[in-house]
Order: sequence, then C-alpha cells, then structure tokens
Amino acid sequence: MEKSPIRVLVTGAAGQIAYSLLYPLSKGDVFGHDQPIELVLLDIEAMLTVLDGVVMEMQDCALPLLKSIIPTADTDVACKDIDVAILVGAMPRREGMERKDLLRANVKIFKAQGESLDKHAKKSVKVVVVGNPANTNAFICKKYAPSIPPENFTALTRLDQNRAQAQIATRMGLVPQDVKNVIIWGNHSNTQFPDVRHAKVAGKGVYEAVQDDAWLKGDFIKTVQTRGAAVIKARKLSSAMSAAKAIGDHMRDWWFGTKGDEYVSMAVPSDGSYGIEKGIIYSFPVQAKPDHTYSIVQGLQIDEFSKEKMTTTLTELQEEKCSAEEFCGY
Ligand SMILES: NC(=O)C1=CN([C@@H]2O[C@H](COP(=O)(O)OP(=O)(O)OC[C@H]3O[C@@H](n4cnc5c(N)ncnc54)[C@H](O)[C@@H]3O)[C@@H](O)[C@H]2O)C=CC1
Ligand SMILES: O=C([O-])CC(=O)C(=O)O
Repeated sequence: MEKSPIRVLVTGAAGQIAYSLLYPLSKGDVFGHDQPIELVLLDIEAMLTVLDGVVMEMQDCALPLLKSIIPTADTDVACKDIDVAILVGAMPRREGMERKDLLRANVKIFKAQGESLDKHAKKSVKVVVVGNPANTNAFICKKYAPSIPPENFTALTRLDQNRAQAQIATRMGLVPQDVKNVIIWGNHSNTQFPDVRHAKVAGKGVYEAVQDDAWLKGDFIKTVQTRGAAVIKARKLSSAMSAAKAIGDHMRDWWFGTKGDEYVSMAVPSDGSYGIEKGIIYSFPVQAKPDHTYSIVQGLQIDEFSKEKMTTTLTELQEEKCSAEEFCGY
C-alpha cells in the first residue's frame, strides 16, 4: 500500500538553493523512494512569475512521488498542515558582508514565519532554517512558535561538516565518507569551531592519521570557517549546490536516524549540554532515531583549546540573540 503523502514547505523557492534542492527532494532522495510528497513553495510576490517557471519545470520532471505543488506568496497558506519546513528564503550575503549584516534584514522574516507555523503547521513539524544568520533566525522562529516543541527547530551546519570532512579526506587522498564524527560547534559563521578531536579517518584518530597538528589547529579550521566567503568571492554568488546537498543530508538523517555510533552536526536548541546557554540554537554533535527524535551526544572530553573556541562562538550567538530580539521589538 502506498504511504500517505507528507507536506513539505520550501521557502525562497524561486532562489538558487531551492533550484538545486527541489529535484532531489521530490524524487525521493531525502524522505525515501517510497514516500509521496506534496510540495509547498513560498516566495515573495515579486518572484511569483519566476516561481511559475520553477513549477513548470517540476511538472516536466514527471516524478512519480510528487503528488502536488502549491506555489504561494502567502505565509499562512504555505504553513498549512505542513510536516516539514525548509526555510531557505532570505537575503543572501554579498561579497564583503558578514552574516551579522544580514540580521536586521532577515530576522523579521523568521518572526513572521514562526507566528504562521504556530497557527497553521502540524505540531510535529520539523523545521530546518537555512537563511542566514541561520542559528539566530531559527532561534527567533522557535520563539514565535511556542505551541511547537522547541526541539523541532534546527539550523543547518551540515554544509560546514561536509566541508570539514572533504578537507580532511582530500588531505589524506580518501573520500569524505571515510571521515566520521567531525563536529561543528556553535554558529554557522566564521566563529564556528570545526573539531576533529573525536573524529576518525579510515578507523584512526584524525590527529594520528594526519600527523600535522599545526594544520589541524590552524589552516584547516580557518578554511572551513571562511569557505562560504571564498565561494562568494569566486562565484559572486553564495554556495547553492553544496547547500542543497547539505539540506538533504540534514533532513534525511533527522528523518531516518543516524547510523550506529556515528553522529552528525545540527544546530539545535541547547539543553545546557557542554555548558552552552539553554535555548540558544548551537551546533552540536547529535544522533537521531528513526522516530525522528534526536539527542545531543554526551560525555565528549573537551580540552582547553576546544573550550576557548566553543566559548567564542557562543558569545557571538548571545550577541546575535540580543540584537535579534531588539530588531523584533522587545
Ligand atoms: N546555512 C547554510 O549553510 C547556508 C545558508 N545560505 C543562506 O540561504 C539563503 C538563501 O540563499 P540563496 O538561495 O542563494 O538566495 P537567493 O537570493 O537565490 O534566493 C532567496 C530567495 O528567497 C526569497 N525570499 C526573500 N524573502 C522571502 C520571504 N520573506 N519569504 C519567502 N521567500 C523569500 C527571495 O525572493 C529569493 O527568491 C541566504 O540567506 C544564504 O545566505 C546559503 C548557503 C549556505
Ligand atoms: O557564507 C555565506 O554567506 C553563505 C553560507 O552560509 C555558506 O556558504 O556557508
């Protein structure tokens, strides 16, 4: 018997990340090749003509799992009865801008979407915020949707994890899948801490395998922290293909669960683990189960080097939270 469809909202649906995301999402790569999907596509009024073109292309893909497509510029219509919300729609960073510059422009979008999710979405809705500054936008969205469990609000740091895995793999002449349990701590920004202290490459500890502590504590971290800016500098547009791939990885692992004792990085509301202020959306190592629940991995040893870096990115998130609350008017 065919499964009943799930209703999946993608915002910023006329933009570049959505253009790379909608095909894999609708052909079953994220929620399974036996899971029908009703797609809801939100963008702003001025982009509705472009969105029409995207809808035409989705129809022309002739995908068996795609049961319906609803394009809209109305947030309340978009949030109605949704199971999953992939919140991409926001202004992207341009060359020379830092994510903080985006806060004022983007945070109000997530206040409005939080209010709408609160009123119209299923209470079980799983939310991933991609639009930057992703962690703080997710914090605001959660804040304005008090009837939805806080743990249902997450932000994307999987792209950072994938970037870190790829850097290590390239260095070792391996593929990224040979690198496990890299952790991204904190903010999806250049203060994030990509941590390989607990990671394994082809079964060995990364420090032991790479044999270059100076690189691991220096250029490796810097490269991952500033990769988004490097892509913008080269492409004059921010990462889109890799961001779409990471969204798929994040949602698939949350939906189906992580493998064995492996963990992945997701920015989730802190429960106070590792001394991180409760409620802040902070990227942690998490393990997920097939019932769509997840938990923060406990008991990892944190050395002084890591502690300092984890605090720096926490401080930035605390500052962003204060500014965001101010911009939202309280
Ligand atoms: N967390 C992450 O790892 C990453 C996050 N990003 C962020 O993702 C966001 C989207 O990036 P792109 O797709 O490249 O941008 P884009 O400019 O190509 O597309 C954004 C779309 O969002 C729409 N939009 C704006 N306000 C909206 C609203 N209130 N409701 C619905 N749609 C709205 C725009 O009209 C546009 O079509 C940016 O904020 C970017 O910085 C990008 C890469 C990685
Ligand atoms: O850096 C940016 O503005 C886009 C982004 O989030 C990334 O590529 O990680």
